[in-house]
Amino acid sequence: MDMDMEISNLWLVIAIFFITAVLTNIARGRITFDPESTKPLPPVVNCITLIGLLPTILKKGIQATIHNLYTKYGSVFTINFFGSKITFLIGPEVSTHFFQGPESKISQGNFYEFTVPMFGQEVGFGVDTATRSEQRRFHIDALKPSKLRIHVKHMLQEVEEYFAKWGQYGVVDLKYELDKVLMLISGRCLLGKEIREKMIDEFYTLFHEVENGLNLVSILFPYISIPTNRRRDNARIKLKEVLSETVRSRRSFGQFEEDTLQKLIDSKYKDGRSTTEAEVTGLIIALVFVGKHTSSHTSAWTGACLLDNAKCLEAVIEEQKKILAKFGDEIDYNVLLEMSILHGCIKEALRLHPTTPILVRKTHENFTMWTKEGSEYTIPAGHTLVSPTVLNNNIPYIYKDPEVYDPERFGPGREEDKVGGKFSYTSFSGGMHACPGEAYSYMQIKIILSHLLRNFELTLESPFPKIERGKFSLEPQGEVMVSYKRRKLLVPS
Ligand code: HEM
Repeated sequence: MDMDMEISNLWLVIAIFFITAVLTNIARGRITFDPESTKPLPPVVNCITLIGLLPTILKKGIQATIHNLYTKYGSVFTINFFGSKITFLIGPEVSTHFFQGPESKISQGNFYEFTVPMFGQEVGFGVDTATRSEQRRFHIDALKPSKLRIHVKHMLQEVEEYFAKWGQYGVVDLKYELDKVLMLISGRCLLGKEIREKMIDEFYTLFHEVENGLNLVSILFPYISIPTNRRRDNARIKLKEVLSETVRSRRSFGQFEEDTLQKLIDSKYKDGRSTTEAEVTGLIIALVFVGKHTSSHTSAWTGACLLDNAKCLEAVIEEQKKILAKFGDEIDYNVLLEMSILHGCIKEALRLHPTTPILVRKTHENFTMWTKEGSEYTIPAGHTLVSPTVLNNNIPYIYKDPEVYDPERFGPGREEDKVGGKFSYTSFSGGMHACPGEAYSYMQIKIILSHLLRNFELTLESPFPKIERGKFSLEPQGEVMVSYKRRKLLVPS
């Protein structure tokens, strides 16, 4: 992985969480330790050690530095950052508490509070834990694989219409093109036909202003009056108006549509209460937000990895030929499930380029745990827990030659992600907060990429992308220029 990128991106992400952790501790007083605990605390990396590590950080990058600490201290260690205790849990053996601990003991804390002005006070981190967990259920229900079949035809239609506009041959920025088509898919499948047909561009212009709330200053100080925050707030008010109007209209005319917006409109709390217009608005904006950049970056990385790797490209093309021979041109949900080689290629791109490089939680009660190395530690209440996906996905005793793009590692006979244990592959998180959009995102990415593979001969014209600096998510840097020539895949006789 590119070292310069690591410094800028991971510093940004870690800085956000470290500073949030420090501010939280200042606000809440001293961290409480369990006086009765008889188990030792994890090894501590103090500020002096951290300062000593600065040359390594600057020279080799933050990922390499955490890797060094992991080699030196083992799978569990605590960084003491000006009084804030940040405990790293690295590898599947020590990740169970992180992913499966009950919300009352280990939660997402207030790390995501910056999303409140983006999605509204009525949802997510703007509401109490019980309501939030019901709203999480609405998302999970709306994105259940059984509810996704209906989207295939809409996704296919968007993809076919979009790429029909390409010429016989040409050169495009694949990253831009994928982002655009994904935006149209979300418009149709998540937001619904009213927005898709009448105001998709306007929606995304406003949405982009809301998305800009994801910068360092706005994350740390979501409510201060700076131009980005004001633009974000104005845009959200307008989005709320538009979406509320759609919800109101559907409810008053008893109209039913096959989209995710409808599922949220029809969701009910345990006490029988229906979702309000403001709640539906916030929940759908949150879905578009979490779903858009993740799928966009993942599809661009997959495209670049495939076009940079002749063997993998040939394998996915051969798979498409076999599927065409078996099912003809028609693609439905079951045909998508047959695309296991393409699935592995997407999964492998995401292993190397996770969209969320680190996951963070807060402990509210002491707990004890065994490390991979055989030590037992107490992790005290108040610690910030970090599960670094970028490291978890690259552990050499789990993933053979982890730096190599090798989709076959997930295939029969190897299944490295399973052999390593439940939490070996955490690009979609796991346990309590596992991404409910995983099946949806594979579906849309497979529909786009299989269409491209079947209808175009593609060549990567720009160098293999580096990772964009200073962004929260690990996205490909700059343009990913690709030349294309129309073709029809020949089906083997
Ligand atoms: C390649 C695509 C995607 C990746 C890599 C991804 C990754 C993730 C990760 C890592 C988390 C968990 C964060 C944490 O544990 O703190 C998450 C949560 C979530 N994702 Fe995704 N995601 C993707 C696509 C989507 C899509 C398309 C949707 C919806 C349409 C979606 C909806 C959600 C929701 C609602 C949550 C919050 C779950 C919760 O807090 O319980 N994701 N995603």
